[in-house]
Amino acid sequence: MENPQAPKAFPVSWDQFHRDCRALAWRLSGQGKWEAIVCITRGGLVPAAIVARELGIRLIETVCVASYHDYENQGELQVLKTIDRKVVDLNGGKGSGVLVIDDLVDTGKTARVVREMLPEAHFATVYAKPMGRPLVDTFVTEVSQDTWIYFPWDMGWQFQPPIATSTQG
Ligand SMILES: O=P(O)(O)OC[C@H]1O[C@H](OP(=O)(O)OP(=O)(O)O)[C@H](O)[C@@H]1O
Ligand SMILES: Nc1nc2[nH]cnc2c(=O)[nH]1
Ligand SMILES: [Mg+2]
Repeated sequence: MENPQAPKAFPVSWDQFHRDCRALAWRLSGQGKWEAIVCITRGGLVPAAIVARELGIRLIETVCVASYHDYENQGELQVLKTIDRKVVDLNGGKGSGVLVIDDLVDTGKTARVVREMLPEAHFATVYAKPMGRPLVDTFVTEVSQDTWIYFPWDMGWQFQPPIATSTQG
């Protein structure tokens, strides 16, 4: 590799993402029953929809967190919307019976902030990187810390030059 520091790309298609979300739902289905999902927007919206459908959960709440303001660079974490009291207060107010869903955990900063809000909730992501992995109860696929995951909603079709032209000369 030219630059060993360069992030590895892990592009995910819609089909693959749907399959991975279903795999997450299968893993979760063996671990109990949840009354509500709290999805961490925006990345958690699509996996939360798929898991909610598979597990028959209809009470869905959001917590709105933003920290990567330009791609691949984490800035200051902002909580734009907290969790509705009705969901926080379920089963004693600490998150018991609540499933928190995000697309991925990277450094773990986002997960840590949401865990403080609901310490007893079950935290699930589709993908996990090593730094954030200890903060997640259930995930599907681990990728290395120097990998950047490209989600289908961030990508579009593009012409690919033949391999032979890029290796010439
Ligand atoms: O473990 P961390 O280092 O905190 O990174 C993980 C978070 O980063 C991304 O969200 P982002 O803040 O980019 O916002 P988005 O979901 O709206 O894309 C991703 O969806 C996770 O929520
Ligand atoms: N799309 C995307 N967002 C992230 N936010 C933190 N890490 C990642 C990543 O690997 N991919
Ligand atoms: Mg996010």
